[in-house]
This record gives sequence, C-alpha cells and structure tokens, in this order.
Amino acid sequence: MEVYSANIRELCKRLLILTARSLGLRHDAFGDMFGEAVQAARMNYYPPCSRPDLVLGLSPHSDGSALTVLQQDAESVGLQILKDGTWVSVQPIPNALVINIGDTLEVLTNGRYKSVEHRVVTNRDRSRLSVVTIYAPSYEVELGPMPELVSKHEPPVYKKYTHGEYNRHYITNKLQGKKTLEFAKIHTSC
Ligand SMILES: O=C(O)CCC(=O)C(=O)O
Ligand SMILES: [Fe+2]
Repeated sequence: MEVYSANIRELCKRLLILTARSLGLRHDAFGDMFGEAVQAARMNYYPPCSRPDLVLGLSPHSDGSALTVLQQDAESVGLQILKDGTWVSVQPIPNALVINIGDTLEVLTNGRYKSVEHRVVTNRDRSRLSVVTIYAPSYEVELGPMPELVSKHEPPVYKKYTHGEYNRHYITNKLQGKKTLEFAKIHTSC
C-alpha cells in the first residue's frame, strides 16, 4: 500500500503538470499552490444485491478532490459517469486506472475542466471492490480560480475559500450530484 500510494502521488503530480501545461500555465502552477498535498485512499466493497433496480452502491456525486485515481475490479462493472444527461458505464480495462477530475480542479480552472458526476450501480450476482485515492491541496490552501484563467471576458465563476472549508462542507452534506460545488459558486443575479 505504501509503494502504491507513493506511485499514485507521483502520477497525480505529473497529471497536474500536464493539466497546467494544457491551460498555458507554468508547469508547476498547481504543484506550488497545493502545499503538502492531502492524499487519502479508501477501498469500497459493494456486495451482491438482489434488487439492483432499486439499490445504488453509491449515490451520484462529484469528488471534492482535485484528482481521484480509481482502480476498478476487473471482473465487475459498477461505475457510471453522467455524460450529456445519460449514465454511461465505465468498462474496466485490465491494469488501467480511471482518473476523475474533482470539484477542486473545476474551481481552480474556473470551470474549464469540469468535475465528473458519477455513481455506482450494484450487481445481482457479483460483488465489486474499488480502490480510490483522492489527491487535493493542503487544507489551509486558499482556493479559487487561478488568476491567469480569469479575465474581463471570463470573470471568476467561483469564490475564494480554503480547502479545509470545502472539505468540511463536503463531508457534512449528502452526496447529491454536483450540489456540494454550489458552495463555491459565485451567484450573480440580474
Ligand atoms: O467504486 C467506484 O468505482 C467509485 C467510488 C467513488 O466514486 C468514490 O469513492 O468516491
Ligand atoms: Fe467518487
């Protein structure tokens, strides 16, 4: 687990470098601001369920992280993402990791990258196991759209707050689609 976690940490750092580059930012723009990044792993076990038509394994949500790295059970399909209003199953590919963009990256990129809404469905005959690692800035880091990604034509869509504040909000609210991200949105009335 220690070696796995260390490798996932390196992977997340690299992915954030590539993300920064894709947006025309300095390559270490995210790395510099994340501080001692928060990384946490959890294992989700979904037992077989006699009524998969009635029971979800995990309610629709987006992750609060910047990135989430997911290792799926090779034998059992369960993860679905919401794409253009339709739930699409993410077929497990042997030895492949799934990377989800979380709310924090949506905020930092002022919405250029969107966090993915996802859920887990159950199976009648099979159990399923997933190993999930979240990667996020240190709790005291102030978040908000990166100044380079804000302009007169692209005003900030999200306010400033610390990752600790967002985390508290996230864990004290129900999983309900992308509702937790409302916390970060600047609501304009016109
Ligand atoms: O089990 C999965 O494939 C997804 C789990 C998940 O979305 C989560 O733990 O946040
Ligand atoms: Fe998730």
